[in-house]
Amino acid sequence: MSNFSRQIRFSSSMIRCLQYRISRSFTTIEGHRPTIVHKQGLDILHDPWFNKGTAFSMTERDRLELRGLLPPNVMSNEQQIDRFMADLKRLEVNARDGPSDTNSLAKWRILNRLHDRNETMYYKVLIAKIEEYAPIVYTPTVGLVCQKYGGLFRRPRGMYFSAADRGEMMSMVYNWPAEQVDMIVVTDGSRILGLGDLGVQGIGIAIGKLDLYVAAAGINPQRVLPIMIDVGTNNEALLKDPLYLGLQQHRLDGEEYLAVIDEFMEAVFTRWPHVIVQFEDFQSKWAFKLLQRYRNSYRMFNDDVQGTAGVAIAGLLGAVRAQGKPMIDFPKQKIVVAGAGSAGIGVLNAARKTMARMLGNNELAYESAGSQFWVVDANGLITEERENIDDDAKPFARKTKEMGRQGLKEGASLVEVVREVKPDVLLGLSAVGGLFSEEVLEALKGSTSTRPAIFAMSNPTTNAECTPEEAFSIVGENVVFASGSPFADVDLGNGHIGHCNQGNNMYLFPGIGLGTLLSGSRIVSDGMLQAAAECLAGYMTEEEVLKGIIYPSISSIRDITKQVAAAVISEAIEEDLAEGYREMDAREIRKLNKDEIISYVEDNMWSPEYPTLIYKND
Ligand SMILES: NC(=O)C1=CN([C@@H]2O[C@H](COP(=O)(O)OP(=O)(O)OC[C@H]3O[C@@H](n4cnc5c(N)ncnc54)[C@H](O)[C@@H]3O)[C@@H](O)[C@H]2O)C=CC1
Ligand SMILES: CC(=O)C(=O)O
Ligand SMILES: [Mg+2]
Repeated sequence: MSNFSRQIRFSSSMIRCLQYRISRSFTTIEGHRPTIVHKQGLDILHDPWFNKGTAFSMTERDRLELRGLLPPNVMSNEQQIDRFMADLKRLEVNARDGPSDTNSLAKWRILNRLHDRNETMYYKVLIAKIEEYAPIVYTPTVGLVCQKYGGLFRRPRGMYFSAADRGEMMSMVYNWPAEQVDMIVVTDGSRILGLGDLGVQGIGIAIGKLDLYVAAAGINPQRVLPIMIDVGTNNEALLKDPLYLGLQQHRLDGEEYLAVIDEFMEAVFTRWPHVIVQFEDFQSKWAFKLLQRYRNSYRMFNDDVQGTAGVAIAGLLGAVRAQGKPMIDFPKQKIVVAGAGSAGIGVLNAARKTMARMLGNNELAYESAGSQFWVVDANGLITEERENIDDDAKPFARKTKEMGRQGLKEGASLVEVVREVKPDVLLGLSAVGGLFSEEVLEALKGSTSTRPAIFAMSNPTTNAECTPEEAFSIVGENVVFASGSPFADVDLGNGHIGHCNQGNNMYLFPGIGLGTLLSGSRIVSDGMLQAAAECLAGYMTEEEVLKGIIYPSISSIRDITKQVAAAVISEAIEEDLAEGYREMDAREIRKLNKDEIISYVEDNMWSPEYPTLIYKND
């Protein structure tokens, strides 16, 4: 694609998203099809995929031999939810699990029990109250859940492949009951949010991400599969814990590690050739290597590297617009990034490419874009003088010569860098809570921007580089603020609100997965990821960004995901990658216009409605 057409497409895909947002509402047909089941009686009541609990009608109770197994009053779905919510609200007041976050953990337990009993109702509650419960099933509470997983574990969910299963994975994969799996989220537990190596307990993050796939993307919950690959742990506390559920050995490394992941990939793609595998929370050391190893041969992507990058780009472009400038001014922004791990480097690469595209998409543009970034890691500012510099960070090392001019040197502290650079944007993906200290934020007051932006993107809440209160009170009421985990908006007095945006990859990964699935593309291309990011960037109206609202509310996540999926499909078609999905074959999908693509996405989004169940004995 030429630079010119890329530029045009850049803005037209944003406008498209905005138009869809205004003009469409969604309907779905998935829920109206009857479902054939091969079990009856108690077996149905104990199966969360089919169970409707007290909502089974009398005719269904007869048909499925449920008469007498349930209390006689047939409840509507609304009554069921009212009863559940009354219980949830009462228990959350009484439950006390420990000194911190007692209510959120209690809520997670109650929701998890519902998930075990009746999946349809679970997702109905989650979708209806996504703003309230995303922070429970996802960040921040999911972090606490992973930390305490040993004690919380009751019924298994998902699959576990371990280093002890080498040579067996190809047959093990057939132990999963679903014939079709659309989406796998896999982790090796080595870097769960910003909480480090949690070993086998990291399965919680795969479960949480897939909850969003169902709630936001409408992936059928019977076709999602959370997976934990247990190659050991280097967490000494877990290695010593007699109650730890995983392998008590140090992590495999090198070729041994790769052999396990290779075997896993071969096994899942053999059984489900069309599945999409999202890699989640792999330590940076392996995140990039595995992405390079698999991305051209399997339908996979790394959410921390690629999903985060897209969300950050959308937010960075929003921050430019919030200054009252056109997006094309993005290449002039000075950006300080704290953190050079999988997430930080992913964002840096994508931001540099986006700037380069805007500057003409040639080598010179790419070089020049590189000079807009200053990267600080645990050892301070990264320059050419850094010894044993990581290959992925190398392209962002500052040149020694110009550092002298700027009064900075190798290893300069974050506060020194902010003081000298006077950046437009300070972005944290360091996993260090409070890194944007008072001193750093004071230094940011010297920013040359009329409206500096602070992205405290590390998770969970305690790892946020600063809070919105700190940002607004120290740097000024005019700042644009985003955090990885949710915070409440800040009341600035006199009717002014300091908006706290949630800059989290949850706004993109569900749409990337859904769009890839429905396009039938064999890979997740850079263009598809770029289209997703552009769509999110274009989702916000001018009025919103000028108020400092650069990301949408989570309450519209289902709509955003639909738009993002449509943008991904359009790009897959444009790149000639779309092979179609189910009855929509490669030829048909290419004929779809923009509105038809949106309808196609809508029609394939699962909604939590009880289907009519028909019993068949075979
Ligand atoms: N908001 C979002 O959507 C996402 C947020 N994240 C968060 O980003 C964080 C980092 O994730 P990864 O990059 O995978 O982790 P990582 O462990 O690979 O990287 C952390 C980086 O921070 C640097 N660092 C450590 N101490 C520092 C300090 N004092 N000053 C400056 N830099 C310092 C390290 O040197 C390293 O480069 C995690 O908290 C994670 O939850 C990750 C993905 C998405
Ligand atoms: C949000 C996310 O993927 C992370 O913090 O790792
Ligand atoms: Mg992650």
